[in-house]
Amino acid sequence: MTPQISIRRLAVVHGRHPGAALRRADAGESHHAIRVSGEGAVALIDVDLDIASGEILVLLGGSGSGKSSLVAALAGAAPIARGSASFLTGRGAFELATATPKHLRRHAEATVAHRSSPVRLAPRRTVAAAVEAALAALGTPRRDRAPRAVLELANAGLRDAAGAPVEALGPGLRSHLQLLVAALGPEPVLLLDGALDTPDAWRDPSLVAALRRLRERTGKTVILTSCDPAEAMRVGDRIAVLDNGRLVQAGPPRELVLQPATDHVAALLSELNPVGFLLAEDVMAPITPADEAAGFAGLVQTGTRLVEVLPTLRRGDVVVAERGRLLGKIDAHRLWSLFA
Ligand SMILES: Nc1ncnc2c1ncn2[C@@H]1O[C@H](COP(=O)(O)OP(=O)(O)OP(=O)(O)O)[C@@H](O)[C@H]1O
Repeated sequence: MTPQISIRRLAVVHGRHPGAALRRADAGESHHAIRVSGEGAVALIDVDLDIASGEILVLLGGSGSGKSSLVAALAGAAPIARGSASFLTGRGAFELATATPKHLRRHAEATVAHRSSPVRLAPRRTVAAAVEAALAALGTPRRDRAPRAVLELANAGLRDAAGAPVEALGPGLRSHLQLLVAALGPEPVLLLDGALDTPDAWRDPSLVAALRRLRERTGKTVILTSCDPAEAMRVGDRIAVLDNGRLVQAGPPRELVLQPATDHVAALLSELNPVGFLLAEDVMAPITPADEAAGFAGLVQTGTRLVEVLPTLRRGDVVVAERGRLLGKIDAHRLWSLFA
């Protein structure tokens, strides 16, 4: 698969002497010491990452880890001090590191929607009028705005809220509306860096489902920032963990939990409830002759989420099968000992 976005050895330095700052970072000096010296803030260094078209990628890291700098770099809005970030477009590869200001502007208009602050919604407007206003700002002809708003609201499951004033929406519906407005443009890449103003908005499963439907419908690639591991696990097809400007691991949520690349990743994810994302085969043990004699309470196929196995597990051991072959069993006692 050819990635839509290819990032190689990317470094972003905020400051006037990026070359000198990078030389010091390469020599092993801490980013803090370099910033104090006045040569610049090394926000990202040696980042390698491929992003597929249509994937939902969460950039996960603490404050100052480099999430916003990476998003801004992809939007052509942060200075690339070294390395490359190239986009596969309809007209071939577009390299950000060597692009002229004119081409960067075109990239920002045509390829990426960079939402780096909460999507603004006039409180007195109705929900439908808010969508129409956003369409007007995108240059949609007047006669097309109302029908398009009706369609977008229906797609987003917001049809019943169309006539309500924005200020009357609860936080859940407000987040749905902000997501809809953020994604209205034609750009194939959506960068969500603080676009929703409700804290913990992504804890609502219906918002995650809305984002996935939006991705299926539009084919957009979505890159979000988060400092909450639980949120990242719920939202991302893949998670890229940043620590102090370095990419420490990128992979699907289960992979990060089951095979953390560093102690930092393991510690970051250690507080998560694994029942939500582990699969039956992740926790199975070998089947013994005694198990076979005693029988099983149920049978599940590989790929079944552990959370779906739990009700059967209350009645006894569950066998895990794949294409007619019995691979192992899950027993409740062993399961609890794994999580103890
Ligand atoms: N415009 C800027 N000028 C100077 N330093 C900056 C600038 N933007 C970011 N930095 C520095 O770059 C580093 C990475 O910041 P960045 O905002 O990318 O991290 P972040 O992970 O998004 O953090 P947060 O979650 O707090 O937004 C930090 O040390 C920050 O202070």
